[in-house]
Amino acid sequence: MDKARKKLAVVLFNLGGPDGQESVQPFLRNLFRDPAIIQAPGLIREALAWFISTTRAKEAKANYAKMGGGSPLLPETIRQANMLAEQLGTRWPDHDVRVWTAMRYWHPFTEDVAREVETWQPDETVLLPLYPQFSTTTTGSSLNAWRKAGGPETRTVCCYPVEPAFLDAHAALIRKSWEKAGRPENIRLLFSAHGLPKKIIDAGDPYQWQVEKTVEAVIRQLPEFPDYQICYQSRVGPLEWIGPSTDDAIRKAAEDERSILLSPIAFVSEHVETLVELDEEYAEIAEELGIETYIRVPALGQDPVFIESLANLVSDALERPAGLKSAEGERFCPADCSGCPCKSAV
Ligand SMILES: C=CC1=C(C)c2cc3[nH]c(cc4nc(cc5[nH]c(cc1n2)c(C)c5CCC(=O)O)C(CCC(=O)O)=C4C)c(C)c3C=C
Ligand SMILES: [Fe+2]
Ligand SMILES: [Fe+2]
Repeated sequence: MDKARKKLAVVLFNLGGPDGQESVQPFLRNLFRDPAIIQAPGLIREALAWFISTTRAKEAKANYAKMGGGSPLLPETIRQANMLAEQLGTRWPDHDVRVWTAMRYWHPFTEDVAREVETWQPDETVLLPLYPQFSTTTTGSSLNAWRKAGGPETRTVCCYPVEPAFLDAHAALIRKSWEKAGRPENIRLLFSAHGLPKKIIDAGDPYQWQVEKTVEAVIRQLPEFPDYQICYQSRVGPLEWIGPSTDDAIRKAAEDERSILLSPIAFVSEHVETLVELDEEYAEIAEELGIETYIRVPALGQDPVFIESLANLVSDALERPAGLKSAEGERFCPADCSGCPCKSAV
């Protein structure tokens, strides 16, 4: 191999999902034993994780069965990784580029990928979460797992709630979905994001604030939709979650006699929360309430403009002064994202 060529490793972080019915319960257990998800002392958390994963497994298995038994998240993320590798190969022709996928709660586990990347001995390792908005429960948790496993890290993208190509991709997909449905009138545009327990936000997690920043910036490109609302889906457990919930927002739209155009603004791929929760459960609620039109905008997936935005983030990270893990005043990180790792840049 040409010695002058630099090795560039890019690591995409995501949540992961079970690859079959038998892995649903252990996947859920991994999720609930994460201290970033349940803030309880070790043994209590372990017991809760076992209890919640066991009781939740039946319903979760039925949901994954609707998608062929397991989650499509990994194959979809691998397709995104391949497209990104191709783009980066063109942008950085003097680098050997490899893009890895590191999942938090199922294979390929973050800890295993950390060892693989370390063995490859990259000159640069860019950590890139597939969560545009930073949360301690998602990106924060993945970064902790990576660092604990001793994974290499030279540059880290904390978040990109207002990266221009990311915003363009969302706006174009929303407009395209509406046009494809025959431009129905009387639309309320719902931006549905995965929710979080309120106490996590109260403790300084910037996720909700960053979701709002994304929506403000996307809606600026969509003057044809003056009626819009942010709402939060996928509530789990007895705690109070941030709201309004997506199902309440759908009820309100029915009361106000509006049709719905729903964009999954915090997800970048299709999985159980979009294909089952949005396309089946919420579509059914909308139908029962007599909502005339319910259109679900696809997740960004393999949208070329979204892949371009990921490539922009990697290029931007590489062009920062060397040694900076995550830039102070990062270009795509809004200025006051307390709790986000850009605040403790080295
Ligand atoms: C923005 C992304 C996400 C946040 C924030 C998040 C927080 C969070 N999630 C749970 C519990 C569950 N999440 C589950 C699935 C799931 N969650 C995300 C993303 C975020 N989660 C994704 C992409 C997926 C899909 C994975 C897949 O299988 O394809 C699940 C499993 C499904 C189910 O049983 O409903 C659980 C459980 C909590 C508790 C939480 C914050 C505290
Ligand atoms: Fe989740
Ligand atoms: Fe930040």
